[in-house]
Order: sequence, then structure tokens, then C-alpha cells
Amino acid sequence: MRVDVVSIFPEYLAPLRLSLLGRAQEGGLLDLEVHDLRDFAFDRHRTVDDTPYGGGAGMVMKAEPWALALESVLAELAELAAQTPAADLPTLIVPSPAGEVFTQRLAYELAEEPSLTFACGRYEGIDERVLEWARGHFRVRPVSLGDYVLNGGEVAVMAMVEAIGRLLPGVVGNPESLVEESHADGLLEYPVYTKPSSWRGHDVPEVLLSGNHGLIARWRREQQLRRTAARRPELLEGADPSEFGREERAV
Ligand SMILES: COC(=O)COc1cccc(COC(=O)c2cn[nH]c2)c1
Repeated sequence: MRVDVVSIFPEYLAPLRLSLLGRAQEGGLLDLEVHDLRDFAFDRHRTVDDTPYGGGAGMVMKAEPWALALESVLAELAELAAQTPAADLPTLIVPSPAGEVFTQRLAYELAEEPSLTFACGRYEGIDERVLEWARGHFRVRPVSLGDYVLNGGEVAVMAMVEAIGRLLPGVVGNPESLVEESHADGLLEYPVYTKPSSWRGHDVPEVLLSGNHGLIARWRREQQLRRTAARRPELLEGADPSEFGREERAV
């Protein structure tokens, strides 16, 4: 997958070069290109922001540098697409408090895309006309990490690129580990333990030492349901309450 990120702080994205995603880039599974928006601001002060029409505090990101930066990305994607004819418009993700919520389901969906372009907003946001213009060249998707406000899209992009990148075939050593994790089956993850079996007076649940894989699977499922009911009941809409076991262990 080809991932392009446009930001006024390209160095913010440096951690994406590390560890798992770094190895995915070395292995050719992920091609991450970060672009400095200021390289597309051609006035003397390389201005990327200005005061908002209609008044109000803060600054708004100017449209022209964004259009030039995104056109530059499109030209590079077109070169790639020439090799593999792209069916649809490339996807442009704009991290925004006003976006659709990013979920594991959306991560799986986006992991199927041949390319993803991320536009990191700052200040009070990007001139809305950029998104209007971009809709003629991209599938534009404002996406929110959650109901809070960050200073810019870079942190949100790091989270999304990690969540999406780890789903790409070959990135995670053991694909099995992608199956049994929180939200993979719509529920929260069960608790995990490792040696020693008794630690500072806290013991590992007996069932996990039993070697009885059927019992262990049932205990884990029941822990997922109890934990989800306790912490995220809205995820259980439509679940079958009869699945709740009798184990009294709190989660
Ligand atoms: C059209 O979209 C824009 O203009 C986006 O502009 C901004 C402005 C400030 C900060 C951000 C970063 O996103 C979040 O704060 C965010 C994402 N998820 N939850 C919070 C983006």
C-alpha cells in the first residue's frame, strides 16, 4: 500500500518509520511518503494560514498550498496507477473532530485500498473549499478518532496508519494474533496472563492452567462479554444474553 501524508510538521510522522511499520516499509509492504505543506506555499513567507472569514479566533489553512500539494500527490499516484489501473478515485482521509468515527471495521475497509492520502489539518482547520475541490479528484473522507480536539491531524494519522498498516498481509508476523483482539469480533478483549502463575498474591485463573481448551475458550468468550457489558455496553446491542456464564470473577 502507498500512503501519502501532507503536514506542516513532517517530522511529526517520523515514528512511523520505526518497528513493525518500519520493517513493512523495508519489505515493500508499505510505501510511506510524507510531504511538507510549506513546500507548496510559494509566497515570500511560505504562508499556509490566514484569518477566518466571518471572524472568530484562530487561523484557517489557506486553500492554494493544499491544492498544489494534493495535485503533486495525485501526479505521483497517477504514475503508480499507470502500472495497475486504479478502479476508483484514490482515498483522501482528513482527520477531523467533525468526521465519521474511526473503528476497526473502517481500518479493515481502508486496508483494502491501493493508496491512502492523509491531509493533516492544523489551527482551526482547512478552508472547506479544499475538500470541495478535492472531491473532484479523491474520495474525501473526514475521519474522527474520537470526541476530543487535537492541535492537528498528525497524531490521528499516526494512529490510523498503525491500525491500518498492521492489517496488511505480511506486516504482522503471526496473522492469528489479529483474530483474537479487541473489536476484531465486535467485543473487547479477554484478560491475558503469563508466568509466574502466582505473583504478589495474585493468581492466574485456574481454568487457564487446566489445559482444557474448550473450557478455556468458553471462559475467554464469557470474559469478553462481561468486560464489554461493564465497559462498553453499547457494543452489545443485539448480543445474546444467554451467552453470559456463571463465573463470578470480576473483569
Ligand atoms: C476539514 O477538516 C479540517 O479542517 C481538520 O482540521 C483540523 C483542525 C484541528 C485539528 C485537527 C485534527 O483532528 C482532530 O483534532 C481530531 C481528529 N479526531 N478527533 C479529533 C484537524
